[in-house]
Amino acid sequence: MDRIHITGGAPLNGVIPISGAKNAALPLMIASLLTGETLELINVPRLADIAALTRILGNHGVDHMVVGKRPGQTTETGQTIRLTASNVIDTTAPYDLVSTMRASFWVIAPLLARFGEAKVSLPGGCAIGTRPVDLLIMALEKLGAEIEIDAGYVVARTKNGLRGAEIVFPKVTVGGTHVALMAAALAYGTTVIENAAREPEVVDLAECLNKMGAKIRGAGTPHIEIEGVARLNGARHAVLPDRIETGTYAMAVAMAGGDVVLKDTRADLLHAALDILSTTGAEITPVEGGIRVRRNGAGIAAVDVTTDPFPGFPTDLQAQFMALMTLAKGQSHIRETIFENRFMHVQELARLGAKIRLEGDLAIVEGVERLRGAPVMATDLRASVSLVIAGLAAEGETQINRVYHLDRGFEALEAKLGRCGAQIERVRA
Ligand SMILES: CC(=O)N[C@H]1[C@@H](OP(=O)(O)OP(=O)(O)OC[C@H]2O[C@@H](n3ccc(=O)[nH]c3=O)[C@H](O)[C@@H]2O)O[C@H](CO)[C@@H](O)[C@@H]1O
Ligand SMILES: C=C(OP(=O)(O)O)C(=O)O
Repeated sequence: MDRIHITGGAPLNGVIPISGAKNAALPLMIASLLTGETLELINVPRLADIAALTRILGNHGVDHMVVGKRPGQTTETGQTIRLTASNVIDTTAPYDLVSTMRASFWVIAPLLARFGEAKVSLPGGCAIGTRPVDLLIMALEKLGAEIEIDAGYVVARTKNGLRGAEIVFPKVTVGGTHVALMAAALAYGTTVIENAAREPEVVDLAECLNKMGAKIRGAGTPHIEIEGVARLNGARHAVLPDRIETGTYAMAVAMAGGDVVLKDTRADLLHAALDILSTTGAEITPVEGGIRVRRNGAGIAAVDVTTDPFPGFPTDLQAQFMALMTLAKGQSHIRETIFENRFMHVQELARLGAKIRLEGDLAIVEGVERLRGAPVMATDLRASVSLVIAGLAAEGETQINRVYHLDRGFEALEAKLGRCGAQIERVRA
């Protein structure tokens, strides 16, 4: 298995291009199942999760084409893909394909809405908690689906099509909102979603669906209304910038020091995280087409953080922020409210010399003077990248194992950091 070697201590200086968001690209690709016409997606990141979903869609019979590179386009500027689901041959998403990635379960919504049936394996994804799908199933049942669980598969059917309904989510769920949006877009009548997720990726999906002919209002607020239509058409849509990648590199600069422009991204996608970063002492300035992040020799202030659904501080940046706090002056309290088991990075950060104590959903981080490089490994995507950030600031060499987690969500990580002065290389097994 590949490893990443980092020799820490070098500040980061330069420009990092931000890719299209993995968590937007995945539901957008799935939305291609809603129409027989072509959906063209621009700025799709080259990631293992995207490749995995491409295989799943291919298994259903979706035709996938990568549009030729434009002059000057590098491997970090995303790809344009065309997806055409004019000949869906199979409405089953098998275990082997679905078990690696949470989002793949969401194919259940367009398959059910367009073909009246779907059989989808219960999902996998990052090992960060139990991650049930009860609320996704509840939403589909409200829309009139008959659902049973059989041998690890969710089997969904509708005899006379889906019907608009009121869906009230008892807790905010991104996947639940995506599923409800896609299913309701083709349901008969009006659907109202209450307590909808407000994440930018939900807004991106709704905008794309509207380009495809859907009638969705209110995405980005807790109250979304969808007037179902009989059919949807093709469209062209650019995936929004990855706010988690943006925040991750911002935290890397805040920790390792330096001066970096994160380009092709937007500060409004992650205000909560950028505000907190400023409080730690990083200098954050919006610039045209991106964000400039600077930190000079001054120390890192300890700041408390609680993860929350958007617009709050994202759980997908919690591990990276914890890495930063390991070098802060004083004590920081980090509370994880979204997933019950998202502290797998704590014991790995400890290998580098971090002092962190866990009390239920609270991590108490005592800042230390310095971290020292060590071999580490992580069990999920964001935890892995928190170790990269810590490795960049640690003295000596850090070896990160199980790199496939990073490849799920960070496009050209070594190249992007390497060009800013980081000493980072991939050692192929
Ligand atoms: C591919 C993708 O976009 N993944 C993101 C998505 O995951 P995902 O869509 O899986 O996360 P949800 O927003 O659905 O989960 C939020 C909370 O609701 C719970 N829940 C969810 C569904 C359900 O049926 N029942 C239930 O209890 C979950 O266990 C969790 O505690 O949003 C998370 C929260 O921002 C992010 O960390 C993930 O990176
Ligand atoms: C948790 C994540 O992904 P998934 O929902 O696919 O496990 C993530 O992107 O941080």
